[in-house]
Amino acid sequence: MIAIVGAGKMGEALLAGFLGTGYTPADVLVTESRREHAQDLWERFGVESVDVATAARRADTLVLAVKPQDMVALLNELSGVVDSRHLVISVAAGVTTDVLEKHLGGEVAVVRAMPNTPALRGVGMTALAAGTHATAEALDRTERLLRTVGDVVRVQERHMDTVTAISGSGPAYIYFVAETMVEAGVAMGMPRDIAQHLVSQTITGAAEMLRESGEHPVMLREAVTSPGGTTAAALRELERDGVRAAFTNAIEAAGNRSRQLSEG
Ligand SMILES: NC(=O)C1=CN([C@@H]2O[C@H](COP(=O)(O)OP(=O)(O)OC[C@H]3O[C@@H](n4cnc5c(N)ncnc54)[C@H](OP(=O)(O)O)[C@@H]3O)[C@@H](O)[C@H]2O)C=CC1
Ligand SMILES: O=C(O)[C@@H]1CCC=N1
Repeated sequence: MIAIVGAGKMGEALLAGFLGTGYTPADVLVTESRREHAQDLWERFGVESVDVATAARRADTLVLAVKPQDMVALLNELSGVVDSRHLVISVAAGVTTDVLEKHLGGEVAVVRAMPNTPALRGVGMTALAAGTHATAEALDRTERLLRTVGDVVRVQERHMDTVTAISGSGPAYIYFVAETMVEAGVAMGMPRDIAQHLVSQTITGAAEMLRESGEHPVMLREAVTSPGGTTAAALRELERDGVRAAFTNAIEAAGNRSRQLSEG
């Protein structure tokens, strides 16, 4: 039995992903203290909401999806309730396995994971790093669980802040680009629904080519850029306006914020 502790945006994306890919509502519990949201989750997914102690009693796998700022309080609540029979998977940005282990106490198997919201559609990207008490079997179990909602890579924990900045936050950057493209189309006189269709299929197609070809993106970009053409005109503006530097700074800021969150 799996319990998702914290049924916010990410918790719910994982819940929907698990239920869409083989798990049944009987396999999953959520801890949701807001009555209305618990009722809503019951109506939409058929999953039961319980308190944290009940979740720990009934589930052997706990997926902690509360905000980093709420994590220590939750760990203290779980301390003494979870033990070496449990697998605790935290998806919180910045919260290290050291912090998770310290507050849980004992020899609990802990895995730090960084998924992203496309898990909702089974196309998520998750990176994993194991704590000191997580056996190879615990890590395999975590990987099997998260593979149901997308791709999984294992990384050294020192890379987790970078993972968070790239694939954890990444969907938001793509939506930002998508939003900009749609609104530019609208500003140029196109109906919004057609602009959105053009943009979403273009992003899907470009992503598919990037994934399938394994080529460096610069090669794929060059194939679009006809000499003296429209793409060259657009890219010149992006370079002139410092978009590359702004993007790099943005990703570094996300990584720095993740590191900052680990300081509490
Ligand atoms: N959103 C994303 O794309 C990603 C998020 N994450 C991580 O997932 C975590 C959640 O983020 P996100 O879903 O965006 O945030 P949300 O605020 O949407 O979700 C957090 C949820 O946890 C609930 N909660 C807080 N404390 C407890 C508790 N003690 N017991 C049970 N539930 C509790 C909150 O309830 P209430 O609102 O009532 O306080 C809320 O529903 C964060 O740690 C974030 O770093 C990781 C990868 C991607
Ligand atoms: O914005 C955040 O802090 C979380 C972590 C990665 C994506 N969302």
